[in-house]
Amino acid sequence: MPQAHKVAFALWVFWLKSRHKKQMVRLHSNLVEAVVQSLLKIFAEHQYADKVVEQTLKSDSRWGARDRAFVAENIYEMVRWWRLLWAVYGQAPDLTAEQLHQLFGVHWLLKGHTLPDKPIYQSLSQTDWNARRAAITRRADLVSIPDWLDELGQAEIGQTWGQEIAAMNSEAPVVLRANSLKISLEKLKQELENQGILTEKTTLAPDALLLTKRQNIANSQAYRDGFFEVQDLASQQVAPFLRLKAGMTVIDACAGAGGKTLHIGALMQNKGKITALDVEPRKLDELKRRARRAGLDNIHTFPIGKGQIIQQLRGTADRLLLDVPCSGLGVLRRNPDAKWKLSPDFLDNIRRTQQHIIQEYATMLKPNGMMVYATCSILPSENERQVQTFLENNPQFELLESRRLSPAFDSTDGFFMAALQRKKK
Ligand SMILES: C[S@@+](CC[C@H](N)C(=O)[O-])C[C@H]1O[C@@H](n2cnc3c(N)ncnc32)[C@H](O)[C@@H]1O
Repeated sequence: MPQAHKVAFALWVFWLKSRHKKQMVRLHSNLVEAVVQSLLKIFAEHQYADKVVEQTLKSDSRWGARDRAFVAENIYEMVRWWRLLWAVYGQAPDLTAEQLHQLFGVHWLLKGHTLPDKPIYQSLSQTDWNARRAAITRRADLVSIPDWLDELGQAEIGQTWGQEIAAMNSEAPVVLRANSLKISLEKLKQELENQGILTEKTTLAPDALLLTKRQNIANSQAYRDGFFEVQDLASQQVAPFLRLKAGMTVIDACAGAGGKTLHIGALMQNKGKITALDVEPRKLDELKRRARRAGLDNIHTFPIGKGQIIQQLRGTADRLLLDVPCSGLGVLRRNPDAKWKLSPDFLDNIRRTQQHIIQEYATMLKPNGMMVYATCSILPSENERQVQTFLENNPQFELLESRRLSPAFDSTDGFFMAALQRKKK
């Protein structure tokens, strides 16, 4: 069996075993209906899975924590294994509620549970679904991705693509970043423990804590106090890559809602000047709210609009972060629906945007300034090759260091970061 298939198979067996003890879980039809209706929104109406899950969980205030976990977990699992489930079921996807109830039945049986004796599930009882699952051999079915993506990944990444993409089907841990401006890692760990939230330290990032059990932390006092943010281990490596010093002038040019801006602010001890830019003003509004909670008051936000701001900021930054829009192929563990929404055309466009951003925005650096180009993708065409093209066109820059991270080899999200220095004149 090729390595990728072994990894995919091992993940599947682990997933089955970890759920084996729950064999007698009772199925509540209103919860299954919520899963099916959510899948329709995601696949028929092309809505984002995280938004659909959020809305669905808000839709019934009578649901307890276990009901909510059931709904969220099953939506994500069915989105993640969508292609494999249809392959086992033996049909092309059919987006009707009736077929999705059947598909849920197959999913439930494959998880090792039994189905209630209801007419809707009757036709499923005669088939050995595990045997049908074991007979599937094509990688794109096994790791549950579209054919075009499997071909592209193989062409770009080669030998390790199978392992990379298989590992994207595991569930990502929840990682917190202690806000060093307000609290030490030790104190945060203790504070969370006092609030019933257990965490573990990791050697992979100095401010990181891993949640030992999935639970709602956004309601915790520690979160409201701005003691931590949720941020993956890979993402936590980006701001330190900028080699920041307190007092510097920093531009975060694709700041979004500010995940990395807040980290930059904490590393600079709230000293110096941070300018956060983005093309979407509503994300910057969210950034401002988060900055207030985090205790940062040196962040100024500007929407990019037609780009005049880039001109105005020419030659002003000691450090520049370009956390560019990307395919998101590195974060499929968290956003499994992205693999069904991506297309070759979208990828072509996003690569053009990335090259535009790095070429145009690099002008904001001072001579001798340093920038980091980062993506949450594992594709060389969004990463190393973009940097290479930029360096060919801009001999006044040199590459200092680059790093790739992936779920398969680093147990983090898939990320790429490259540190580039603008040479002195
Ligand atoms: C990967 S996300 C950034 C995530 C953010 N840095 C964080 O850590 O939370 C990329 C961001 O780039 C923004 N973007 C898209 N096109 C852009 C452009 N031409 N210039 C600047 N930002 C852009 C998107 O709105 C999005 O917020």
